Formats: sequence, structure tokens, C-alpha cells
Amino acid sequence: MTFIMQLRERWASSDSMVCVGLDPEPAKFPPKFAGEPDALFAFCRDIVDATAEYACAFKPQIAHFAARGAEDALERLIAHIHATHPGIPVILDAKRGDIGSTAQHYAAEAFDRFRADAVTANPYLGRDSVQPFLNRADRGVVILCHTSNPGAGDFQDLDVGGRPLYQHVAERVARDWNGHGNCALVVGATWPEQLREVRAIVGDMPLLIPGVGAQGGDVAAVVANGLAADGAGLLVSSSRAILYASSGDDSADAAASAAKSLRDEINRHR
Ligand SMILES: O=c1ccn([C@@H]2O[C@H](COP(=O)(O)O)[C@@H](O)[C@H]2O)c(=O)[nH]1
Repeated sequence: MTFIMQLRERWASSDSMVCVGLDPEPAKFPPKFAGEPDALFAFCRDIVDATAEYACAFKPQIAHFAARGAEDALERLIAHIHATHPGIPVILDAKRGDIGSTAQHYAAEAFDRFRADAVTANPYLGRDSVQPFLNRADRGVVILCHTSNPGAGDFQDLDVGGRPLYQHVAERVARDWNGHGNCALVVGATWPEQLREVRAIVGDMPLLIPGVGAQGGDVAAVVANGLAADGAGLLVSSSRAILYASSGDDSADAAASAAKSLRDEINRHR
């Protein structure tokens, strides 16, 4: 089954468009993980198991593991998700982008080493830099379009031939790069107007929406501007607001409550 098919099934079976972000920061872990040598894996595993019911996808962010030399924990975490929660797709947030000969190794890293169902990619180097990911028809390629950060517009809003650059990205991905039907786009919740423009360009293409929760994006505006015509189409991603909903040893329960609240809030506006 392809990433997009898996995602569509999961949207329906979970009645959720919440993507649980996995950004482990040991300084924020609850006391019970102090001195635990495998804390990164154990913390994330507990969050995954507690929130799976409310998740349409999980999104581990690679830097949070790699910075600590914990790629093996990331590998085991993704294996745990596949084994324990089959049917929930894993999006590796790595924002890869390089010349083709290097990009093919990034594709192998994401899909063969880590066994992610999809990976985030940066379109700045052009199509050949993304091609090794696009070639994997069963896996998803989630391409940065309009990111959530305050400086997103520095380049992404630049006028290029009468339209902002991010709209060219949306158009190019939807019309030219999506031959295998395995593309999705990243649009920040913090930019609702741009989200509306992107949705109008790309039809029902899935959109990964970071920026609710800790970054302050408005859930109602996300749903109003980003929902696809089929009533789905969104992966509303939240990391810190779910992971660190409590700093105590009840953090997994608190994460489940936060994920459930986000799911319910999204669904209220659908
Ligand atoms: O435009 C983007 C693209 C990716 N991200 C990533 O999403 C999460 C957001 O974390 P929160 O704690 O929910 O703010 C993080 O992993 C980013 O690297 C993004 O924020 N914006």
C-alpha cells in the first residue's frame, strides 16, 4: 500500500487529522527518565503508545535524534510504530535536498534505513534533487512550500513573474512532480492566507501543517483554509504542545489528552 493510500485509510479509521510530532528534548523529560540510558527511545515510545488512538501519522524530527548520536533510537522507534501501530504512517522530518548523487543516499536513509513511509524534502535545488525520493512510488515526499517560521517569507513570498515563489512550488509539485501521486506539501498553520492559496492550487493533495500549539497557529483558520473538498487532506502537526503537556510522570497521559483535544478541536471545525 502506498503512503497516500495508507494516510487516506488512517484519516477515515481514526477520524483524526492530528500528526503527532516526536521532537525529544531530554531536558524536558519527566523525572522518571532521569538516569535512563535509553531515555530518548523510552520517552517517545510511551508518547506513541499513549497518543496512537488520536493520530493519523507520527512525525519524528531527525535532528532531535542525530544531535545526540541517537539514530539507533530513531530506527527502533519507527520499527516500534510499524510493529505496534500498523497502519499509522511515519513521516521522517529531515527536510532533505542535495544534488541527485547525494539525494539518492538521503532517500535510502529515510526509506531503507529508517523505514519511514514519507520524508520531508526541500525543493530549493530543483526537481533532480527530489527525483530519488519521487521515484519511490510507494513512499511519500512532503515538500516544503510555505514554512511556519517567522522568516518564511524572506524567499518564499518573493514575487517571481507576478506570483510569490511558494505558489510556483505548489503549482510545480502538483502539475509536474506528482506523476506517481506520492507528493504532499508543507504549509505552516501560521500563514492561513497562503494556506488558502495553496489549497486552491493543489486540489486534494495532502498538506502537512506544522505551527499549531507552541507556534500559536489557529486551528479554526487551518481547517477553514486548508480542508480539501473531500473533507480531509490535512495532517495538523503538533510536537511540543503534546510531548510536554505535563512535565510530571503523567506526561504520556497528558500527551494523550492534548492529542485528543487537538483532534476534537479540528473536527469541530470540519
Ligand atoms: O515549516 C515547518 C516545517 C517543519 N516544522 C517542524 O515541525 C515541528 C513543530 O514543532 P512544534 O513543537 O509543534 O512547534 C518541528 O519538528 C519543526 O522542525 C515546523 O515547525 N515548520
